[in-house]
Amino acid sequence: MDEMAGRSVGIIALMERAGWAVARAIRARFAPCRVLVLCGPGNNGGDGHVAARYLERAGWPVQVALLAPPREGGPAAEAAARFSGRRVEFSAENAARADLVVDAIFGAGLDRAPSDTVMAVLRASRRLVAVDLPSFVNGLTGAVLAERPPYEVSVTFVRPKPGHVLYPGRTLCGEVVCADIGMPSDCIAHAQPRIFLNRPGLWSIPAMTAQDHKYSRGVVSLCAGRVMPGATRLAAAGARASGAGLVRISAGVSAEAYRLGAPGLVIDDAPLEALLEDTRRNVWLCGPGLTPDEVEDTLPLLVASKKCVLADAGALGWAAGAPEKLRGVSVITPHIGEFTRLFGAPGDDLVCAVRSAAGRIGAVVLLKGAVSVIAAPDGRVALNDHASPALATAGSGDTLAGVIGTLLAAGMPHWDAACAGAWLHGEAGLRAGNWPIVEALDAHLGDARAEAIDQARRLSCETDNLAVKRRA
Ligand SMILES: NC(=O)C1=CN([C@@H]2O[C@H](COP(=O)(O)OP(=O)(O)OC[C@H]3O[C@@H](n4cnc5c(N)ncnc54)[C@H](OP(=O)(O)O)[C@@H]3O)[C@@H](O)[C@H]2O)[C@@H](O)CC1
Ligand SMILES: [K+]
Repeated sequence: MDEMAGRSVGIIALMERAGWAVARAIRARFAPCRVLVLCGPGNNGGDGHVAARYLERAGWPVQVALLAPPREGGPAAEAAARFSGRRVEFSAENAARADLVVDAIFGAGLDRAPSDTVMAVLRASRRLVAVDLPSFVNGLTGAVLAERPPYEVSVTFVRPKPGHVLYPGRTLCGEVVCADIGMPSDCIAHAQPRIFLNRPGLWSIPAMTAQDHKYSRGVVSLCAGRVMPGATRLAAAGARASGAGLVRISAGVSAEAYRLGAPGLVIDDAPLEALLEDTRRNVWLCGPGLTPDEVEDTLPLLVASKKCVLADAGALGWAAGAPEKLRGVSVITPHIGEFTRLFGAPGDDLVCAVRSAAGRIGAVVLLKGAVSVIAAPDGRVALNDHASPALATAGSGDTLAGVIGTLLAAGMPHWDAACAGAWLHGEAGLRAGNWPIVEALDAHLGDARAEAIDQARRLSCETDNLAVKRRA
């Protein structure tokens, strides 16, 4: 994208707007003070020089400290040449003397841990603003390559990067300001983004219509076990509360116990093989509340009958170390422990790990977390930060499975349903107030769905969903 934009708009023009946006963001947030701009050798440093020029023009006392000279003849060299103000040594003493330090050392080009010298200077700084990202946060992964207290503001351009959204980098960026620097939309489209922020508009959820009936809204079926009825019930309740037309539990010999539960559920005691013949029941949840033996008795049958299957909890434990057993399911929703037992530890690059897991089993993989990562087998990834710590309570994952089941049953494509389910679940968590018990989420799922439908009508996917194209 940068390369194409450079050809069509001119990288110097983009750099000029980027530096101006940094200066503007600083002027909007800080009173005039002594500023030190730390500039690296690449275009991030070029942005820093432009910002320094605009701050100086506005009457601020500005100094620039250069880590290394910019490459001759490049845009950063031109930006450096146009700054005629005071230059000082790149040192911790100079950083400590400044009221505000602007970190324009490395941005998107950061590819290894910064040197001790760089880190000593940043650690000596009292208040920090980042150009694009803090110079030790990997923009593609959010990995943090060195330790340092958080920044107050990070000014990025065009679209936020995964590093602004994913932990742990997210905690260090401070307020993220995303500046429009006039990047032409054809350059953005040309980049064919594969990583998205999870927002309504990336997907759309079916709204209620006057002619709806329970089968058009969709049937969610769940496999139930003998010993952990709570998890199955929570998933069933999540499905009902998010708008499923009908929710049925296949409980076999435990049917009587389940019949004592919520009156709006249909409990089946017929053999699973018989239930699978019902063509109106295409979406099945398998795993919440199931032991490995119960999964063994059910999941292969569901897959063999070509149903749309969401596998969670017990089903993920059943396939630990052998994720290929899950081939044929449509969506899995592991937390980090389940993911690690299935595929191994994901390492620093969650996006890469989840994407490769999705490709490996041919299913959508939703890795649950403070920021959930949702990958499709075709490589698309959504990052869901629409969430609340209120969701970090036992049973919350069962509710999520139920919500996604509803959206699958409503006919949404698998990845869209997983993304939308994560957003609805997050919205319910945000609405549920402080320290809710998991059942309290259900009361907010209907309004969350209405909100998502409303927002999707107003936003288009193009408006704010692009993060960045990953390098090969
Ligand atoms: N997106 C947009 O539209 C626009 C983006 N813009 C801006 O461009 C920025 C990206 O610029 P960029 O590609 O030149 O990379 P940048 O981050 O300056 O660093 C590259 C240099 O750093 C070096 N280096 C890396 N890590 C290192 C380390 N640990 N320790 C030491 N050296 C290290 C690396 O050296 P090398 O690996 O070659 O030895 C190379 O020389 C982007 O963040 C944004 O601010 C705007 O100007 C315009 C519009
Ligand atoms: K930076």
